[in-house]
Amino acid sequence: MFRSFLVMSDAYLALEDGRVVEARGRVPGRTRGELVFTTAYTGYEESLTDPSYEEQVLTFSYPLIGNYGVRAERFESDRVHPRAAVAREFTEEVVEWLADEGVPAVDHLDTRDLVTSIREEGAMKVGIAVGEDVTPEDAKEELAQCKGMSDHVDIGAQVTTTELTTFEGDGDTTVALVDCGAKGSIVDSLVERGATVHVLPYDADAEDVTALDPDVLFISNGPGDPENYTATRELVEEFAGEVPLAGICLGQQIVASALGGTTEKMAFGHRGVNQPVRDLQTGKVVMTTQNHGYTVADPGDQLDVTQVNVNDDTAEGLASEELSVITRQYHPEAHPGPHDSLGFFDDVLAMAGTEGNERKPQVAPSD
Ligand SMILES: NC(=O)CC[C@H](N)C(=O)O
Repeated sequence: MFRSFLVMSDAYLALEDGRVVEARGRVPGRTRGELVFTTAYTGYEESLTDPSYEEQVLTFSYPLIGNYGVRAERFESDRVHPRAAVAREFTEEVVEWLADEGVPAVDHLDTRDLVTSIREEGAMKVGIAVGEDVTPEDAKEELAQCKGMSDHVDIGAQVTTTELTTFEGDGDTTVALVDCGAKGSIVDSLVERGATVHVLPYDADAEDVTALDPDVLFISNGPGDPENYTATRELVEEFAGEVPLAGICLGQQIVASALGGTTEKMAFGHRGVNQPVRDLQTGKVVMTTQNHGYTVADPGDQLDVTQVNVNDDTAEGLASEELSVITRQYHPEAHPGPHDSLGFFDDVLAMAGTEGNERKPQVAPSD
């Protein structure tokens, strides 16, 4: 439904490469962040509420965003995380949602050109100014104040739970999930399989974890540079070999970094729902959901690469049989995206060695 308070306004995006792009303002405000793009054609509610997009400006390469509405049950967290949203065309419903959330939005610009620039020049800083009287200078001022992703040294504090929260499952496995910005679907995927999940702050210490006596220590996804998560890395160092370890996305990067590996920033990262991943043991390729800008460059001596990205050979899965570790760079929990790799959660619970964790068929849960 058209709401007349949504006055169209001017919008400027000042890019790190020196260009200023004009757009139609949909939600006013001034902001800045790392300009990234996702190729996902559905799942805008899930993407916009994924905490891993904190401090980024999310461009949708799919041209029409919002065509099946906005429903809170599809949210992955309790707020929108990107600093701003960019698309060729947003529907009124998405604009109203972003306005309620105070997140600037722009459309009616050539997003193909923007995506091509990011692919050629890499993820870049952007300053954005949206409003009735804004000028290109306002956007440039925002750009001048924009920090690089790795300079957000305590970004985990912006997205983590501040207190221990427990989600009860009806099985025997206890998971300690370190919340570096966890998507709700990770918790759901574990609880649906019977696990009781204790969600801990990102800076939890060894005592906090020991008090829960978990069967698995699970490191979540989250925003920013994995090297900045010092406390979380220390937890992994402390418990490796003592408690089975799992990780998703940032979680994989932190686990690798803690166990002697290295991470690095990619040129423009992987963001979308059709990234092909090959399992090195079975040779099978599955389509996966991804959202990351860093990657594990070297897994170190203790971890094996078990899965790779078909497009660029980057590490998509790591494991250590000896230490009981399995991690994924992609998002097995989907939301958005394909459910082909939900079996990861069965593997994690099987690794815990507790009773009643039979492998479940990898079918889409009914909504
Ligand atoms: N989804 C995530 O966990 C993202 C991980 C990390 N912040 C990256 O960009 O690589």
